[in-house]
Amino acid sequence: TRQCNLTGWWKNDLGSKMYVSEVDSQGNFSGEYHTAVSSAQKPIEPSPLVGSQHLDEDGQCTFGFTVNWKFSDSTAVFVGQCFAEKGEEEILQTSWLLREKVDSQPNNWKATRSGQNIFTRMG
Ligand SMILES: O=C(CCCC[C@@H]1SC[C@@H]2NC(=O)N[C@@H]21)Nc1ccc([N+](=O)[O-])cc1
Repeated sequence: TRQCNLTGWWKNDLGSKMYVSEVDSQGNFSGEYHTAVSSAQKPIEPSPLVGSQHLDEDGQCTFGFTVNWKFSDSTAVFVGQCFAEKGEEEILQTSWLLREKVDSQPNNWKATRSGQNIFTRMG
């Protein structure tokens, strides 16, 4: 297996795109997330992401990142693993939690959605 570096452009099964900037020596990175879907009342805008990945010697790196939506009072966190078998395209297998702001604690029960996304490299 090859070392999986997250730097670059990725697209997921929903058509969302994300750019991950360089990953520093501690495995930290930042970038931007262009979601293709939203249940917010405002138009979609690119939103910042920050995260960190393991830089394991075996290359199958686990990572996490947070997206702070600029157009919605909500936050998403993604966790996942990069699979990069020799000769095959890299994919990111992720699970996410999406938390919207609710106006009262009794509504807390309905504030978090979860799901999965698969990302592949663009271009
Ligand atoms: O709509 C939003 C902000 C955009 C979320 C995009 C999600 S992140 C997980 C999944 N993977 C993607 O690529 N895109 C989707 N926030 C929001 C707005 C309203 C409510 N709500 O419950 O009303 C909940 C969340």
